Amino acid sequence: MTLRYLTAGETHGPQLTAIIEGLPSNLELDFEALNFQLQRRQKGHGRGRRMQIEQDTAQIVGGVRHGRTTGAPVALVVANNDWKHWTSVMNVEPIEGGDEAKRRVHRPRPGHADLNGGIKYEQKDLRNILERSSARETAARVAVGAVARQLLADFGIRVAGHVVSIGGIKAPPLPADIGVDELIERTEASSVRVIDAETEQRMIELIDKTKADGDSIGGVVECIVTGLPIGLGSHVQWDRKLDGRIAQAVVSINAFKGVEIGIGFEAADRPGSQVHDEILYTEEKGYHRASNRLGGFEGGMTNGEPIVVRGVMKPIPTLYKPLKSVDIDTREPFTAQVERSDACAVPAASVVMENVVVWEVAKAFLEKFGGDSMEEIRANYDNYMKQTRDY
Ligand SMILES: Cc1cc2nc3c(=O)[nH]c(=O)nc-3n(C[C@H](O)[C@H](O)[C@H](O)COP(=O)(O)O)c2cc1C
Ligand SMILES: C=C(O[C@@H]1CC(C(=O)O)=C[C@@H](OP(=O)(O)O)[C@H]1O)C(=O)O
Repeated sequence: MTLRYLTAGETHGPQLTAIIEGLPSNLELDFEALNFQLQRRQKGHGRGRRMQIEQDTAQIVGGVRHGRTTGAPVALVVANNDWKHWTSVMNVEPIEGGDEAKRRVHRPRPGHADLNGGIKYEQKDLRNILERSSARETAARVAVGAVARQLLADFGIRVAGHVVSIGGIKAPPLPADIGVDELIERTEASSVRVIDAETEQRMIELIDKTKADGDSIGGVVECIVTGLPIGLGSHVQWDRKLDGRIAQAVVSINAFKGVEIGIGFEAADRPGSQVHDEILYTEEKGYHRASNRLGGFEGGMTNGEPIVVRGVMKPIPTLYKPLKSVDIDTREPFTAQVERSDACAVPAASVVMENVVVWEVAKAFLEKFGGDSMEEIRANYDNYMKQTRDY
């Protein structure tokens, strides 16, 4: 069974809902760890007032008994606290009043889904588009990823993320010997998810200035996955290449416009001798690499080195000093509608990226070691790890 999920729910509706299918039975879920991922996503300097209203927690409403999965689809919901302020606007029942009462949106924001969605779905209230295109949906994706993260943790696979740059301010490269635990601890203590205090201060100042100017900024985030076996994903078919699937998942995050694996675009400027990672063998480590410039992938398969993925997030589209737009009622030029908004959500987006990447890894992991229970997967995994050692 392929691991898959769907999400539903509007940003100002009652809740987000996710259904995960294909999880094995007997996966012990740590609910606190799951909610911790949701709380991480809410943090970060530069977010708007909405994050003070929400206190995201996931409620599991299917597929789990006494803390363990049963093999049935896992259903989870994340409630929207803000719903109480939007109940009449969002209700499925007709409401009294005109555009004002319905908070109808008719001046599409450049950079958001408003105009394309309105035309495509024949909606004259662009709220019917923005409610679902909002990155609120990423709370559901993080909850889903947090489940996948727990499955992988049982096999020693760990994930960490950090912010590489915001608005052109670049964090210094990570120390070569920094481990996943130290990276997690140090980024957790930072309001912009960098480990360097001076960079953090400069980023905070830039975010504050940008916000005061009614503008927004983006940045680059990086995610690292360690403890991987060789051979997740496959070279034999385009849609089985795990690096390709990860790229798709990253670019599917709201506002992400690009992805790099390993040294990424820099590979274009270097000779092959400074790109490919030499192969070594020792009794202790087995086959491994002298460097990890290719970010853990060759032939769409993991090579046992950490996966290193970067994603670029464009600036937030909703601007307090809005750009030019056209009113869909009159077709006259107007400035775009101003909705409450974040000025910078790059730190939060790094948490989203970790969780969507980990999901893709878990999916490939189950394709490789597939079984209906954790016990069956463990036996397949142990057998393959022996095969790898003996190779
Ligand atoms: C964590 C996060 C928070 C976001 N917050 C906002 C926001 O407050 N206002 C906004 O206009 N866009 C925000 N975005 C970006 C929009 O959701 C996104 O630009 C929009 O859905 C259009 O999709 P596209 O940019 O991928 O083309 C956020 C994105 C992320 C990942
Ligand atoms: C709700 C979240 O992010 C939202 C993403 C978002 C957008 O347009 O993408 C717009 C804002 O929504 P609102 O207008 O309700 O403040 C953000 O707060 C969240 O991350 O949980």
